[in-house]
Amino acid sequence: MKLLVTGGAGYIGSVVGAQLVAAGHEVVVLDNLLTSHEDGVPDGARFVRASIDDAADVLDGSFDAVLHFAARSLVGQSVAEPELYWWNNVVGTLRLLDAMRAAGVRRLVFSSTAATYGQPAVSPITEDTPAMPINPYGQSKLAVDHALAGAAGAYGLAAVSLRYFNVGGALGRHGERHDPETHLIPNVLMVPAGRRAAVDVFGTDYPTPDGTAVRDYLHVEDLGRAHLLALDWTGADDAAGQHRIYNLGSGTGYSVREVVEAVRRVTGHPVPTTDRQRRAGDPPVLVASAERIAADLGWRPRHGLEQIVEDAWTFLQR
Ligand SMILES: NC(=O)c1ccc[n+]([C@@H]2O[C@H](COP(=O)([O-])OP(=O)(O)OC[C@H]3O[C@@H](n4cnc5c(N)ncnc54)[C@H](O)[C@@H]3O)[C@@H](O)[C@H]2O)c1
Ligand SMILES: O=c1ccn([C@@H]2O[C@H](COP(=O)(O)OP(=O)(O)O[C@H]3O[C@H](CO)[C@H](O)[C@H](O)[C@H]3O)[C@@H](O)[C@H]2O)c(=O)[nH]1
Repeated sequence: MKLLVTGGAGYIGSVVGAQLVAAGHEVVVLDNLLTSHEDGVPDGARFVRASIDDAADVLDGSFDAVLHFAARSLVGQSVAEPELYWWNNVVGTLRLLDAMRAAGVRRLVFSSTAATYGQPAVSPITEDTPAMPINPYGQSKLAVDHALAGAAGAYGLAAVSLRYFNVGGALGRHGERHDPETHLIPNVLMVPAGRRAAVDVFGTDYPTPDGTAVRDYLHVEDLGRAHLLALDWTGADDAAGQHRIYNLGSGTGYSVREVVEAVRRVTGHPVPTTDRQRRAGDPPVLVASAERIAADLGWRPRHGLEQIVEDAWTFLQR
């Protein structure tokens, strides 16, 4: 297939882009390099440096589907500067959807997020758990999920929102290298890498066993496989006019302190920590039930936390 991959120079988009090229697809990356580097574009893909706001300049009827990763995705920034998230994630995506409709491209896989659920009272979280986001990042992604449901019903779009929990790990030369880096695993690894003396632990008074926040970590390679399955589904006979939502997670939660411990085990290096206040917009616990995608598409994660940390460590040392 000929595929438009928005955000394909970024962390997750570059991994999935590489998997799509390896699977034999023709990949065009659309990315404005807002939070990434041109050398992240996967080998074998064509690169167009532009915003999703201008997707209409790129998309034409020769494309079969779009995989939409491009977004701003920092919870703390979204609390401090919410309008950035409405303009980029919501308005930008509406422009992308307009361009798809004009070009007659009717298949979409979208990067949604666990942040759409907010602070749910239940764990693990299923797709039927009410989505009540507690920060503008999650709100912007939920708004797009609703827009996709509407476009599916109205225009025959076949769309999948994949609600990622916390993504980690690397695939070959593609991994996380944000500046500034806010994600836990790469930040902890900065200590054994000799780039920081200690890692901050944001919040030690959460209602969790060790007081630190619990998250469900998923290997980016497993995440990528889910995209290929979702993309296949959008081509099914009955997919046109449907919007599906699937959680992507492992079903297991780890606290911040447990992640730090995993980094100590994998690297064999001491990792001093500094206790800090909670970060604005962070819920205490987010753990996925990914039973729906297992039942519908046969997807199951293959890698655990140890492998995620190992692969992120290998990547950082490259
Ligand atoms: N990393 C995670 O744990 C996680 C979890 C849940 C959801 N997500 C979602 O997955 C997607 C990818 O996340 P990531 O971690 O790879 O982030 P990233 O910042 O590495 O990648 C995002 C990419 O989108 C590009 N981009 C942003 N705005 C753009 C625009 N207007 N036009 C064109 N390109 C634009 C950036 O330059 C970057 O290359 C995002 O939609 C994010 O919300 C990520
Ligand atoms: O240096 C750090 C970095 C993070 N944390 C803590 O570690 C946990 C995980 O934080 P991350 O920044 O790694 O991930 P988030 O859970 O904030 O967010 C990620 O997962 C969300 C869904 O679960 C969203 O989709 C979002 O895009 C993505 O960044 C949080 O409690 C955070 O406060 C620290 O203690 N120290």
